[in-house]
Amino acid sequence: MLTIDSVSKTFFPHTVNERRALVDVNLELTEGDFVTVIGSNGAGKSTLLNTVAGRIHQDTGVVSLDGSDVSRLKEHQRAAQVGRVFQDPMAGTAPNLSIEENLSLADRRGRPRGLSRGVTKAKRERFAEALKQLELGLEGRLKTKVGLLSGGQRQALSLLMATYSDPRVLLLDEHTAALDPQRAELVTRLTRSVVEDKGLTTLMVTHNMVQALEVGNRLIMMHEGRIILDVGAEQKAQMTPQDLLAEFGKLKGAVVDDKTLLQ
Ligand SMILES: Nc1ncnc2c1ncn2[C@@H]1O[C@H](COP(=O)(O)OP(=O)(O)OP(=O)(O)O)[C@@H](O)[C@H]1O
Repeated sequence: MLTIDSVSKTFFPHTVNERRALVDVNLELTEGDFVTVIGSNGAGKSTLLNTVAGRIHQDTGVVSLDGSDVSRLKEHQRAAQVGRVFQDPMAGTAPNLSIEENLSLADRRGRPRGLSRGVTKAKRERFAEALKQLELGLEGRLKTKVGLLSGGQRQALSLLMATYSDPRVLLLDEHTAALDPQRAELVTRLTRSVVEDKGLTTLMVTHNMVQALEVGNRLIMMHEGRIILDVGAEQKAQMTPQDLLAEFGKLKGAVVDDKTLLQ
């Protein structure tokens, strides 16, 4: 369903700053796969997500969605197929627009321009219904400017917006990392439920080893631009965070984030 075939990306090639961010990466996700992605600093995790989203174009290799090569499509051309939530709660929403205006943008994502911008009564009801699932009381605050929401509320809304139009692939880039533990737990719970309800094919980058093991049906570990470990649901269920840290320990030159070690 999502196929990453021999994808490589080098930043600043042939200079002193050369960085091989992805080295001949192969990854195939089947419909409904929920893959957690871990790795040392600079391993290539964000670059991998960026090549799927079209924010970065790989030097060689092919990214395909549902069998069609999307490698040449720009980010906005993949927007209807790819939903994304970033670490920064400010990144996924427009602070000066109200909750309903933000959801209206999510609703129109990937559709032709020129459609009515107005929020009809029917739409408003659908938005309120969707917001109810977040259990944050936002369904009663449709006219509130998003900039007034807390980080956790904004991130929950970002998740709702990224998944509102049923993307083919959902990309989560450390989307709970900037939240306090309670809010992170809430957003993780919402993530599991929306991914399950909609059967979304998902790639989730995390530094949290516990989260990486508890969430999803598959886990990959990256190091120096390569996927060096790929475990399925059964094996993942047997693993502990210590096992993952031991895997990191085997890697030469792996710099593991403090956040990872603290989990
Ligand atoms: N836009 C860019 N320009 C230049 N170099 C980049 C760019 N994006 C990433 N890199 C480099 O590519 C390598 C992989 O970076 P990437 O951000 O994908 O790693 P990561 O696994 O997401 O790391 P982290 O966990 O630290 O966020 C690093 O050496 C990084 O410095």
